[in-house]
Amino acid sequence: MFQEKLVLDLPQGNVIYYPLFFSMEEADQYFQVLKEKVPWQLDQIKVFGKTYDQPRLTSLFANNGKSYSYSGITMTPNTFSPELLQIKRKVEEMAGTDFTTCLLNLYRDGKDSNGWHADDEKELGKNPIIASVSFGASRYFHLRYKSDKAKKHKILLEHGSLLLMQGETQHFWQHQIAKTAKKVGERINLTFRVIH
Ligand SMILES: O=C(O)CCC(=O)C(=O)O
Ligand SMILES: [Fe+2]
Repeated sequence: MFQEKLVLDLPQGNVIYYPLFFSMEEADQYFQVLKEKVPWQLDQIKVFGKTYDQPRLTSLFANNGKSYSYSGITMTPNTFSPELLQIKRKVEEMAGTDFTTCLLNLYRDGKDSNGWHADDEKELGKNPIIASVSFGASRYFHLRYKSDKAKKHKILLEHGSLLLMQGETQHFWQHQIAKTAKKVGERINLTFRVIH
């Protein structure tokens, strides 16, 4: 069904990209239904005591009721919808892991972004596997080595693709979706995680 996978050659990182993990038709449909049905929210983040709108919309789903906290935000989960369960099952087959939780991001345009971070919250455990699905506009996913920020990689995350990050990746690498001045449409990203 899907094309050849691409294994990124990162020291102390394990990142694999599967373009067209979903067919174009499936990806088109999922984009539409998620855009319409997900309860997208705009969270406030606090930076040095000042409050800002987060530069994207988010939503959380989980099958164990556990909330997820990052950047001073605590999100309470919705229960999985049928289409999210379908996506989850297909991703789980490839990842070889049962996920509890899905964090969704909606990047409305090129001004929306996700700053440098690692997904290293305590509740994700030591070497978390994170499965990231993209629908809609393509955006670059940047990676940089924490202790030598000149070591960088970028990969274009395309409509219907899957990106797996696993092993020690979150200890040694940070990632971001940068703002872009290019005219880009909406993008939906789903990151499946295990929250302990
Ligand atoms: O939008 C993406 O591809 C990345 C999302 C991400 O890094 C996150 O939600 O932790
Ligand atoms: Fe992340």
